[in-house]
Amino acid sequence: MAATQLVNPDLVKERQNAAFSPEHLTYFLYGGPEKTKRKRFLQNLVIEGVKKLGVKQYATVSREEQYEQALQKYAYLVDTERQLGITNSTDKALLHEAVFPCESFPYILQYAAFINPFTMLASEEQKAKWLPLMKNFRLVGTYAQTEMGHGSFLRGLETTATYDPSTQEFVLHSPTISSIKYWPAGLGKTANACIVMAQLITKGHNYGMHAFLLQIRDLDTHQPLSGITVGDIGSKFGLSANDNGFLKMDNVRIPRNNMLMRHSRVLPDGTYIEPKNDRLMYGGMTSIRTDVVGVASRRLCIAVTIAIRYSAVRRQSEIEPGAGEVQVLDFQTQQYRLFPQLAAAYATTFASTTISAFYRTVSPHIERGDLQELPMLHALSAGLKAYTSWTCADGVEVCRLACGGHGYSEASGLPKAYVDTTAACTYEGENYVLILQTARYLMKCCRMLAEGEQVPEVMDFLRPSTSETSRLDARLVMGDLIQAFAHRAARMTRDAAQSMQTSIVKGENPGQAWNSNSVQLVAAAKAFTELHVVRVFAEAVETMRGSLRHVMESLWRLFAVNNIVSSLGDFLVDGYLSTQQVSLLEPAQRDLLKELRPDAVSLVDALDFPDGVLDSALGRWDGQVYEALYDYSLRSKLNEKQVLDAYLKHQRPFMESQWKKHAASAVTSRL
Ligand SMILES: CCCCCCCCCCCCCCCCCCCCCC(=O)SCCNC(=O)CCNC(=O)[C@H](O)C(C)(C)COP(=O)(O)OP(=O)(O)OC[C@H]1O[C@@H](n2cnc3c(N)ncnc32)[C@H](O)[C@@H]1OP(=O)(O)O
Ligand SMILES: Cc1cc2nc3c(=O)[nH]c(=O)nc-3n(C[C@H](O)[C@H](O)[C@H](O)COP(=O)(O)OP(=O)(O)OC[C@H]3O[C@@H](n4cnc5c(N)ncnc54)[C@H](O)[C@@H]3O)c2cc1C
Repeated sequence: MAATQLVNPDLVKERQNAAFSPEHLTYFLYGGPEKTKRKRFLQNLVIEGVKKLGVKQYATVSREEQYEQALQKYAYLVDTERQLGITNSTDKALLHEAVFPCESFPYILQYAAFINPFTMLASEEQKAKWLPLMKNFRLVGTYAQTEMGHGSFLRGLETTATYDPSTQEFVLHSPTISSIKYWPAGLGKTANACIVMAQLITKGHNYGMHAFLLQIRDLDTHQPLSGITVGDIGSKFGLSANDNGFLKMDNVRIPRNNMLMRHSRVLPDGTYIEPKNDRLMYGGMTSIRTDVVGVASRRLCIAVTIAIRYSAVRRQSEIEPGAGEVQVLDFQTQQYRLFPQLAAAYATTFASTTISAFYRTVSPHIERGDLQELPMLHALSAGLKAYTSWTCADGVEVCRLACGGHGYSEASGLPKAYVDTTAACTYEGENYVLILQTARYLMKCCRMLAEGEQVPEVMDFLRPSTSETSRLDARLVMGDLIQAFAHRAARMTRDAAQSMQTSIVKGENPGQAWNSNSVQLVAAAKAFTELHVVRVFAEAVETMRGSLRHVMESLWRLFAVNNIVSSLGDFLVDGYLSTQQVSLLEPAQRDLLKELRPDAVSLVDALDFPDGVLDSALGRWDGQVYEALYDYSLRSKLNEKQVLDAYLKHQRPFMESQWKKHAASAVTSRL
């Protein structure tokens, strides 16, 4: 930040009072001083670059303008990446974040869900032929899986790809209105190709969902090709700059070789060759789910930065009558709302780092055909995607409400962050549907343990424990807190397995038993995922030292205690925690709020978001919030003219009709 920048004195004081060095925490988060320096260089470079493009602030323009600006900004981004020779995914993610702060953009799936699943599902020859076209944007694509009638239940997809051996082509067809592809990002106006997921039919047999590469628009005129009806689905709750689209295929013929044939194949005569494992078809979704953990967590980090900085600047009301107005961050209720979000922001950040690392470790094994770790990766990525998007969407909304009236203004940046984060609860697998996949894995592990089989190390918590009561005391030892989460997850998983068994004994079939116990199964899977998050956060903290370790341990404790307090029943029901132990928790929570108060601003500063990424009048580093808010309002489109045409067209005639009707006082232009 510029040393000469005029900074709000309350923020100056907050920064002087911190007990730790936020810079050290920033280094920890971004991989050291050099990488932090690079992060800052890259983000500041493109923030300045975007300013020069002359684009207007997101919140002040229409949907059509947002779309157009997003195309303009993306072209600039790719140009910059090429000029700088950037190829690694961290640098790319940082640049994206700075150019599209909490904003979607039409090409969002080009890599995440076009090139990546293509790479996983295509044969070597197919990759050689098409990847260069994709990487050079000759083909702009998306992932067209969801249909109007089916999103979660993929076996229910209706789009067909029927093989015609006489021409060696597949015929892609949308047989019903409910089979129209609906929602794919960038499909409406931007993509000229897509991966279509369709039921593969050959020799009269349906082999289930498979992936096909389909060109939908002419590569030069961009007009839809024959048999293709395609368009934008219309305005949504958010993600306005994205043209989520619909696609209807009317007996569209594509060459046999457009079926992605790495795992399964159709020979020229129509013979079907099976994949080693039909779950490999779902690989693309697993990859995005791990990314979504990161996306959601970054949104909460942004929201909490905005809300805590603003709460340090905002003065309202007195605590002691006559002693002057206080920073709203001094109210215990404000700390009680915001500090758990701060803790969750860090917890989900570490969860994101570890699931990405796990994905990177496991995917080469899967590539080689070793599928041993696939079930664990699926269970963990599905659970974390659900847990993190829920936690972060709820957390962003808490931050928004904690900013009072100004949190309701788009100028705060918080509505934009919220609509973006809550979308992640639905896309890439509706959260309940996904967390039930985690539960399915838990049930499987219970069965394996009962049969004396080995389970992965992370599932060891399911082994019967010797201790049925907790050792937790006023010191809140980390190990005791973690043990409480482990005990809860194990108990809830075993209870859910037992309930399933009881349902089956009562005569329910496995599907009915699953449904009758699904609320319990979801709770168990959430408990397991929370245990995982608590653990990875603790592991990160344990590598820290000195004052940083001290403050981060307190933040970790707040995360742990807050989560226990908010689902106390889970810990009390079998007597694992005694009422005496529970009585320690709420006072401890209040003490932690007090302890963290002096470090709160520095803890959000350490997240190191430049103002360009926060895009918020309230969260600015310099705390000059009122100037920024006023400036934002002056730029409102409604203020472009003093008297709007709408006044002459509707307001004045309406007012005249009213005063004439009631034969009111003489017409006057001034009171
Ligand atoms: C410093 C850094 C700073 C920056 C950091 C920032 C970093 C990031 C920056 C990067 C930017 C990126 C931006 C991204 C933005 C995204 C945009 C939006 C994209 C939205 C795209 C979409 O929205 S796209 C559509 C997604 N639509 C679904 O998601 C459907 C859900 N629905 C199903 O997914 C199936 O329908 C469902 C339920 C499994 C049942 O499927 P089913 O009926 O076949 O399955 P069953 O339940 O019977 O299960 C049968 C057996 O399959 C097993 N299994 C199932 N799935 C498996 C799997 N994936 N892998 C392995 N195994 C799997 C299961 O575990 C069973 O195994 P077993 O039998 O052994 O128990
Ligand atoms: C912003 C956004 C972007 C998207 N982008 C894409 C994209 O690029 N490509 C693409 O193909 N799709 C995309 N989608 C679609 C998205 O993947 C689906 O909406 C999502 O998978 C949920 O499916 P659904 O809409 O059919 O919900 P439904 O399955 O109809 O869900 C409705 C309700 O039923 C419940 N339910 C359904 N099945 C079960 C079950 N088995 N057990 C318990 N409860 C169940 C759900 O929990 C939910 O509460 C996008 C969606 C959004 C909102």
